[in-house]
Amino acid sequence: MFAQDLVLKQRTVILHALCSSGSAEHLEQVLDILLAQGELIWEDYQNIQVPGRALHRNARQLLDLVYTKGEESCGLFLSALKQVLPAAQGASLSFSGCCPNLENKEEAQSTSTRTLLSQRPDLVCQLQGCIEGLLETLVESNHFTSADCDDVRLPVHTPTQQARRLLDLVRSKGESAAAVILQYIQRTQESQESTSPLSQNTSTPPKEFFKYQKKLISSVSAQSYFLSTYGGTSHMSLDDIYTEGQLELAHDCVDISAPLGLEDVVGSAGTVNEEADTVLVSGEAGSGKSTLLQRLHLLWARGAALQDFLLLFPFSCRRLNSESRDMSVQELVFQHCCWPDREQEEIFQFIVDHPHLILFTFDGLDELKQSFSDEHRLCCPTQPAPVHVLLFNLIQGFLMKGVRKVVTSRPEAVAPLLKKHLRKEVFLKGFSPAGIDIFVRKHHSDSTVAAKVLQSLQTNTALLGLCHSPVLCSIVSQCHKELLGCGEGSPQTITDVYLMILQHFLQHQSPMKSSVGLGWLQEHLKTVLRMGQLAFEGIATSCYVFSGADLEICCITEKDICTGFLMQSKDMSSSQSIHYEFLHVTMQCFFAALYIVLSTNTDRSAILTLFKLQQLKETGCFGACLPSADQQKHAFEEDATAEQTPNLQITATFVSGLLSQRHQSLWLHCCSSAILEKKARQVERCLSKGMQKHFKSIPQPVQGEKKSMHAMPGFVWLIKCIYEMQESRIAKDAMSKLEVDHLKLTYCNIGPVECTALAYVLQHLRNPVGLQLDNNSVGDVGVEQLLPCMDICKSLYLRNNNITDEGIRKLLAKGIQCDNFQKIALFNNNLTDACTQHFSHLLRTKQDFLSLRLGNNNITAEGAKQLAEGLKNNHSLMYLGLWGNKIGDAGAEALASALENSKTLLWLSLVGNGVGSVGACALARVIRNSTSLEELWLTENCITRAGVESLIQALQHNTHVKSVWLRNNDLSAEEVEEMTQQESRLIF
Ligand SMILES: Nc1ncnc2c1ncn2[C@@H]1O[C@H](COP(=O)(O)OP(=O)(O)OP(=O)(O)O)[C@@H](O)[C@H]1O
Repeated sequence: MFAQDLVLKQRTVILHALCSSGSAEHLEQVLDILLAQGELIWEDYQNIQVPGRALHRNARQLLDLVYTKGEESCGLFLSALKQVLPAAQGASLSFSGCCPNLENKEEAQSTSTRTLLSQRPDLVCQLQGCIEGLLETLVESNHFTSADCDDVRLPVHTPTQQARRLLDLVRSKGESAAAVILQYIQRTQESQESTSPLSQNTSTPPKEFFKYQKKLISSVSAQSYFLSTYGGTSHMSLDDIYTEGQLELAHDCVDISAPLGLEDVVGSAGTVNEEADTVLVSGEAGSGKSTLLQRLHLLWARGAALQDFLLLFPFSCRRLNSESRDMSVQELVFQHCCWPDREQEEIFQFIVDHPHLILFTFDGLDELKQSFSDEHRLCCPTQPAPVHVLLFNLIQGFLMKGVRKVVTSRPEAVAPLLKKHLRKEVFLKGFSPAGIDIFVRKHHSDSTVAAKVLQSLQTNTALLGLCHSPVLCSIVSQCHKELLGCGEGSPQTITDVYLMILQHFLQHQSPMKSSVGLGWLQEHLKTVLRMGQLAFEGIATSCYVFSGADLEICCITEKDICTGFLMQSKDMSSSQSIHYEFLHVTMQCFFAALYIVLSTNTDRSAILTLFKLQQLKETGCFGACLPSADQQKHAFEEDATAEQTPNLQITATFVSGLLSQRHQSLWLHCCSSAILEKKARQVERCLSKGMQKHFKSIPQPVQGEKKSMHAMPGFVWLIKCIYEMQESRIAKDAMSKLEVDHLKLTYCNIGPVECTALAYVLQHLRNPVGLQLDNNSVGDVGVEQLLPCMDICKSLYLRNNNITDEGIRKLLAKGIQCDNFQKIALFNNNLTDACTQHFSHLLRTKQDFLSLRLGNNNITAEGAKQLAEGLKNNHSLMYLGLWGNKIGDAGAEALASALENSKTLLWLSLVGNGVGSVGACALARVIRNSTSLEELWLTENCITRAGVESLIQALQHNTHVKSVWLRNNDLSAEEVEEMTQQESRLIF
């Protein structure tokens, strides 16, 4: 067929391919190429790219234009389209054979303006990293005004759009402006070459090295350009949608106060073992680990990050699973990442000789079928071994010592054995509240829609909590129509969100006959069951990549694939046949759960074994396992290792949610309600038994101590399952038997979602508890989620949880009304003076409040004065901790005035507050007058002799005080000696 005919006949398909992602990037790239070839002239371009006009209309304008220009134009257009679209999409357009050679039609002219045009596609890529520098240069050379710069920098522009806008403006400024750009780029390239890691290198790389590097860069760049899991059938460029996630170092690091950036993942911050080469990025399902790696890959390929590494080799553990042959590291690198066309031996030797210039990334260690072990040692990079043995030896540094490796994994799946080989560990904690905002705005080019979505999230904080998980945030954004249309019944649980996307995709399949009410599921039941079977069998055997044969076994049809839940696997080696994966592994878990709930093929024990497996995990044994058919059962027995258990847990959570009473009406015509009832009761029993088991494991308290329970990892999961069921009867039943005084959930990855579930369940406790949530990621949204269980909290420990003044405002507004609430500890959060008025109000209002600890925040003298106002009228507080703030002498003065007549205060800590001798003299009044104080902590406060002397004098009038801590103040050794003699209660 001729190209012109094709453009006409496939018009709809082409339009869909260009516009379905909602991003203008594809269209703009095609325009770049046609401009560079001289096929479009500047006026054509301006007629097509009309600012503010809908993307579809711009695309139609282009199609009309190339069609009227004729056969050659259409050929060039189709060829450009093929270059721009991802391989799979390009192939589906089937227009091979009608694309002419891509040669510039116009005679090359040597003017700079012409060069800018002919190299436009490359320049758009190159300029992204240096827009700011270029703008400065153009302003300095008087080619650009500040208004021009603002125009380029407009926040609505993506980085590629900024580059294009800059090129467009330069064109309008004439030849000398274009020359400035070209000189700038040349200078940048020269300076990059001179600072390149290679220039500091000893041996020269083989001749073919740079060709190989170029090939690798282009392949990594192509692989990472699109976020292909996005929206199933459509693609979105990573540039358009990437939003920074929250990164935290696993080990507290004193030199890092600013938030971690992407490059810090590989950088030196937080290094705990200089000798180790492996960095672990851990994060929950859907927290964005793969996307983070993808971003790093893209930035490296573009020359915008990690430029100390000459070669970057990305590996996916999911794909390594399918490698059954033994192979050497050399084969692994070349066959799985990029094949050198010549001089393979020399290139590999260069890699081996220069390990510090090489970076390996391994995504999804949790998906590898084998658990980490250090049994088989291997040192030779050319010696063949099973792939997992290579991987474990690479991680430990026995193989390719010095090559930096970044590995991602779910936290539950990280074997303790592996931890000792880590250079450092970084946690990826999903989106911050600001991140959610940015993501939603990036997702919706229409700002009114974005605003509506964000507003609806503000009115449903449970859903807002879920959106901290990027995968859920992306689903919620994608289903905005369903979300905005569902009024009261808006989603509360993870299952609700996945049901929303199920409905969204299925109804988009047949929009015309879209069933009203609940019939949509019944209409697509067969598809759901077929996909469910594939998912279920995959989860049972840790299989996440499916061949055409796997699909056939489950009778999956073309139409099923078109629903958008399955996508073609990205694969570096093009020789393999097409494989499929679910959009995201959590989606596979959801389909597996649908299958367990709806299929009549799973036997009665499927649910029991799914839940029992979790309990086996708790006790550390993985024996008998899951589903109905013998073959599946066998698979589970073989493969139910700790690494795959997180996905079984997620599946079980979905099963709980799907069997909740609220969703029973959905299944009405799909399944017998008696069977569903039975399954729901089974889940209930499993959850109840699981809880009992936990409670039984609580040791009896030693005499005089409170009964305390430290939650085991499965506790949070059980609570989340109960929350998914949304039946307070079940929550009540589970909690009625728990008798503890203190519930400890430190370092348990508790974020807003877990807080919602905790509060839902804990509010049913019979007796008040202390709730210790130190070192989690509760944040302000999590704090808000905890409010329903505040009535049952005697004390709340929230150390190191990213809480700000706003969270405190909401927490205390509720806390004041709660009779049981008496203690709070908030060290290491982001609190400032703005929160102290709320504490002041709490102290004034609650005359039974006992303990307030606000250490290591940003409270100054102003905040201390506010607190003092509350303390003046309080007659109950026993413990006040403000260490590591900045209250200074004025703050100490204010607190001393408020506390000097206290009859309850036992313990006061002002460590590290710069109170000085003036502050110490003021605090001496508290010692002199208080009838209750026992311990005063004034370590690290720049106190001199004068200050200590006034404390000594005050102590002469007080027999209650047991110790005054004065370490690390401004005193000489002789002074310390002398004063210890005078007063033995001073501790230096
Ligand atoms: N930084 C980000 N910016 C924009 N979207 C993101 C980001 N991170 C994740 N997403 C969205 O969330 C989805 C899931 O993310 P991703 O696959 O990276 O998570 P993961 O932590 O690797 O999950 P798993 O452990 O289950 O493999 C992505 O497909 C994307 O839609």
